[in-house]
Amino acid sequence: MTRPLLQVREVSRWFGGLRAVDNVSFDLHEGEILGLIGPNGAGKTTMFETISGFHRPTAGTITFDGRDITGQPPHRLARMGIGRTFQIVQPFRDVSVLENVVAGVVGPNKPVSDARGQARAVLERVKLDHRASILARNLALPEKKRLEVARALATRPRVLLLDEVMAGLTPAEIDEIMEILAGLRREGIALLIVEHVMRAIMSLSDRIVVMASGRKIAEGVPAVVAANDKVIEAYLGRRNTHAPA
Ligand SMILES: Nc1ncnc2c1ncn2[C@@H]1O[C@H](COP(=O)(O)OP(=O)(O)OP(=O)(O)O)[C@@H](O)[C@H]1O
Repeated sequence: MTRPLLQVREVSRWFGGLRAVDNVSFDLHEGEILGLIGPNGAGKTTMFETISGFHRPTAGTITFDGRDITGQPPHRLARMGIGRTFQIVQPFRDVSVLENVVAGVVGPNKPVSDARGQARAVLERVKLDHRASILARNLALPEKKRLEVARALATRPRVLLLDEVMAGLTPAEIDEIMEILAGLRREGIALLIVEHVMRAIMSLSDRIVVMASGRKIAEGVPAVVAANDKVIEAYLGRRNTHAPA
């Protein structure tokens, strides 16, 4: 296998005495989908925020394309090729869907010729081109989720971090977004997905990392992880409703 695009090495993030992320390591390769799962409070969001630069790790290193990016701020990481979505969808509500994506294509101090054409191409990839001219606030939830992915894609990421983009969607809407994410993998984008929708994560992910109480408790292909005793115990022990099927 090629050198990992993203390497997380012995990363910890503590809040006072609470070890929200405790000595976690994993790799993400080009064109790979890695699922990050675990019961509520496992540390998934904290790990995600640490990789995307919103939290500084208490210890450990994060490398992107062979370069140490530990502690870099989000805007610099975005410019390097690490894109992310937000759990709470937050488009500019009062501008059009297209202009929302144009803002990502252009970015601060980044003039781009034909930004609108590029934004349209991004909207096609998330099957939202037919909604380009309406105000973002008028989109239905599944469309808002796809716009969130489009805004992240507009920055031309090589790694895309997706935070619960399937939450609140119907099974049919989940199928649709799964198809879009599989398409991004075919383009060679590496995806790190934090998600509670087990059906989706199990069928989409090439590999899965499982966290519980801040630690990595398992890693591997979906079928192996789902049968792992520690994983089953971590979910059942917390009476979590999102256990792997
Ligand atoms: N900013 C913060 N300050 C203090 N504690 C925090 C902070 N953010 C998270 N925590 C704590 O860190 C632990 C891990 O939380 P985190 O949100 O990362 O888990 P999670 O796996 O994403 O959970 P969920 O699936 O419920 O979103 C929890 O005990 C949480 O209360």
